[in-house]
Amino acid sequence: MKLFVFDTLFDRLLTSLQQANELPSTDEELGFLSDLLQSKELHALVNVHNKIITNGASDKFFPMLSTSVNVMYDVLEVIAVRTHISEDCKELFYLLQKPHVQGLLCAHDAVAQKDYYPHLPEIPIEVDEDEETIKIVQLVKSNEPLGATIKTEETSGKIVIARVMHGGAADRSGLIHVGDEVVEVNGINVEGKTPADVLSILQNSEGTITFKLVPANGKSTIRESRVRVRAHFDYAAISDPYIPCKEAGLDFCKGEVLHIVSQDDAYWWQARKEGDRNMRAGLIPSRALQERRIILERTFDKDKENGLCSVSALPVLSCSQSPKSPRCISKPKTKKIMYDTAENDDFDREHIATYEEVAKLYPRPGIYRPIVLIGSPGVGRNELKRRLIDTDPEKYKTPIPYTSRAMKPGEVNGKEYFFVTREQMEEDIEAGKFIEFGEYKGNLYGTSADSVKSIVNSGHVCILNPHYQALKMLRTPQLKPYIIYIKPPPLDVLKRTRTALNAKSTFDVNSSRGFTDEEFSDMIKSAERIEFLYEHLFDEQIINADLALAFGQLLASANRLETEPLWVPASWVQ
Ligand SMILES: Nc1ncnc2c1ncn2[C@@H]1O[C@H](COP(=O)(O)OP(=O)(O)OP(=O)(O)O)[C@@H](O)[C@H]1O
Repeated sequence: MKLFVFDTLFDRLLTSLQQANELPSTDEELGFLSDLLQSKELHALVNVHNKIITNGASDKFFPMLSTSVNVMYDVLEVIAVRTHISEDCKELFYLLQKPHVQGLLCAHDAVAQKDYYPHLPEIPIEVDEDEETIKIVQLVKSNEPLGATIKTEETSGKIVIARVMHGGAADRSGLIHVGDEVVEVNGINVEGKTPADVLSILQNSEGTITFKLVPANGKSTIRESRVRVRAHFDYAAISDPYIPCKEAGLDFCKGEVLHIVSQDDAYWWQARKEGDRNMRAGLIPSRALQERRIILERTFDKDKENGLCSVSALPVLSCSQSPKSPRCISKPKTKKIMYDTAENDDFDREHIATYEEVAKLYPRPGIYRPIVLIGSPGVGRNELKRRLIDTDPEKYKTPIPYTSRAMKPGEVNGKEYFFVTREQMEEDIEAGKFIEFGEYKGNLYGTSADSVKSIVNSGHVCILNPHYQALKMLRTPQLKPYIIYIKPPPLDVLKRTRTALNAKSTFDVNSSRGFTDEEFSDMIKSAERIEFLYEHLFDEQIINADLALAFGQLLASANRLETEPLWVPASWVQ
């Protein structure tokens, strides 16, 4: 095989160019040619070309045979009746039947036979002399979407590439860029046509699609952002009337972590599901767009109450609001406390939960994230907490509450409670030192943030079940709590499971009776309200139907916290 060493040919060409004064060319043309011949890019290409040619010439890259699949079948036939002869024979017999081995041999033969699909037709090159730079791109139509959108440019009326989806067919081709003008599709001039016309040309075409494009000015580099977010709403592109291209949409559910690969467009981000092996990105509404929709929806909801809106204008958003649950009435246990702030909890939902930027937090030996159990009164948080502590009381600790009440005979300061004066406690509450506090029978009770910190700092796992209002103070970068929502099962299951285990009502002062039907219903209503207000802060949800199962899930989560990296707000790991 003859190898062309282009570098030396270039040198000769360059030398002769310098002597080419008699050629009927302008200085500009000669200059252009000379620059081209000396350009780094061209030399790099030539290097690649030379390497391929040199390697191609080497024997080691030639296949020994191109029909290995046939050989495999022959071998299988021969040894099928001889597997008893030796273990090796048997092993080979099974090995050759494995789909992966057969697939490998198949691929080998296809490469050996140079049986590459698809076979692209010759590119038609009919470019006018005075035509500007044109690129002709051929793509093979498949089930996969093209991964690009087009639009009519407002000023010029030209059809241009509006968006290229990360990892999609157009992006992978490396040939189609945002801003490229579409001149022809499959030989059909698209001048004066609408994007819908172009779409129908594409839909009706078969085999290959040929685009004639005028490249956009300047290079558009697609660099993937590293941002990950947790979605706080469900999204289905099919029911979104505003998405530029429904097929390009990415559906997701509340709680899923998304990798935002591009935020270039103010309204439509490109994203992939974290861990999804499908490399193609999809369109999702940007934070700004989603916030706008929520505001619109809230306005709509208010108007709807006044009979002002028609349903067809409503953007879809799922959230459920339950009637305000009755305030928690105290019983003579310090954990039952009335919250002065409880009336204000609508405030929390004012914060528009769309996406939260997250990052992975790796477990650190000896520093454990506090486990916070949130749920409606009576749902079983104490029971679950108690069971977890029982598994290893040296490891799991719960903060000792403070009280302003007088110490009773037999009580020890720092055992059941820390006993402090009312003045001291009021001062500390005022200074924001308590994550929760309340008053019962004229005495103050509360849990201080410092007690949580000291459990964490002493290398123990802090487990606590505060009132949901405490979340605001607990969810800080310093404490990094893992928040588990304990959810009641549906009413019939709730009643059945509690009756079966003879559960005691936490609304009864003496804990001497079971829950009433009304208390069960209140538990569910209260749960709905907690979900509405705080769902976006939960790391996990455990449905407390069967107690043993729910506890098993809690124990597994506690173990996972110590061993696995988990998603947390990005600001916690910076
Ligand atoms: N899954 C379950 N099945 C049956 N009984 C349960 C279950 N979970 C908890 N219980 C029982 O329900 C009662 C109330 O549970 P617990 O005291 O843990 O509620 P709580 O959520 O801590 O309530 P509060 O917040 O009002 O103190 C207890 O008797 C407990 O044993």
